[in-house]
Amino acid sequence: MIHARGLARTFAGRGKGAEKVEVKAVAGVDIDVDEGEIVGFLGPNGAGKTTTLRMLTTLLTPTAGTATVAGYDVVTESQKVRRSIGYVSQSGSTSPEARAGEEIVDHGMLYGISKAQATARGRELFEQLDLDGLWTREPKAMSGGQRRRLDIAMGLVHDPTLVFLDEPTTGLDPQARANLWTHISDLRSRRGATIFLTTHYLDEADALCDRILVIDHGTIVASDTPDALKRQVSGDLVELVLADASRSGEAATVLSRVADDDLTVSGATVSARVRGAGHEVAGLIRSLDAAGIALESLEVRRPTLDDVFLTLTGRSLREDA
Ligand SMILES: Nc1ncnc2c1ncn2[C@@H]1O[C@H](COP(=O)(O)OP(=O)(O)OP(=O)(O)O)[C@@H](O)[C@H]1O
Repeated sequence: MIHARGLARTFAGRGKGAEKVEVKAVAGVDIDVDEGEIVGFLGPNGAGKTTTLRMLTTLLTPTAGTATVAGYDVVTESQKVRRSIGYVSQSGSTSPEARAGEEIVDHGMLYGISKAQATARGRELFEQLDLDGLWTREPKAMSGGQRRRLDIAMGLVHDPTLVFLDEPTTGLDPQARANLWTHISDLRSRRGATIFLTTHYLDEADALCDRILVIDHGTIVASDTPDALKRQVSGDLVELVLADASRSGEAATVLSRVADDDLTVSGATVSARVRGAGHEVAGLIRSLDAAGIALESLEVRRPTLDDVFLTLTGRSLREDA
């Protein structure tokens, strides 16, 4: 559905002394997305997510590289690409004063479908996206979650099989976000849609996506399933809290035998990253027992995508977001 090779975009910018500099927003990325996949494009602010999305949706011309989207070249066949995709931008595209239903119908007609078809399709989408009863409501009188779902209905009215969503849940409360995730998953299960979405929320990528591409400074630094990424990059975090803090040095020695990384001692707490900790824990407890070291508690935490990001880029995604 999406195939990009060496796709790049440079902007002319100004340096600190107002001299001309080139900003490499996207430094040559390769992207492949199969039909029916939900792929998350993850990265901190300024990493190049929106610029990549705008090139793939033909809104911005690449300065280098090539891309085909839904089988068409983004530069030489941009009209065909546009007809084949839905794009929901960060800011949305509904005007606050128009009535929601009219907007949807107008938008569908813009894509060349008849008024009757656009109305039928719009009504169906309103029902699927929990917008029942809001057909004549003005977007300015809707909640943030309802407006965002209306944006998505607009992007879907011409029945595209490939949908691009730019930060679909930014600014929504946790309940509205979880609700929108269900609707996005439904797009695939009910309509067989392929979905490419940008986000800086790790939980969102984890909950929704089959595969995650991580972009940093305009370059893709990882591409895999959320689980594989978590497995590859960091072990599980094993945290021991000792009954007697004076034994922490000895406990650290025992833990170090199975630890891969990040061995840390803080008061009565001794922790480390242990790959496949599930298999190591029983032996670890036996060793501690044999040494007469009593535990207050033992916790094993699976790595999060934030740990993955930290390992890949040396900084936390949350710090940037
Ligand atoms: N029109 C432009 N002119 C100059 N620089 C630009 C332009 N658009 C983007 N950039 C720069 O390119 C880089 C990538 O921006 P982009 O908006 O693609 O990042 P992003 O990952 O989508 O960030 P965010 O999460 O904040 O939306 C940034 O350094 C940005 O300042």
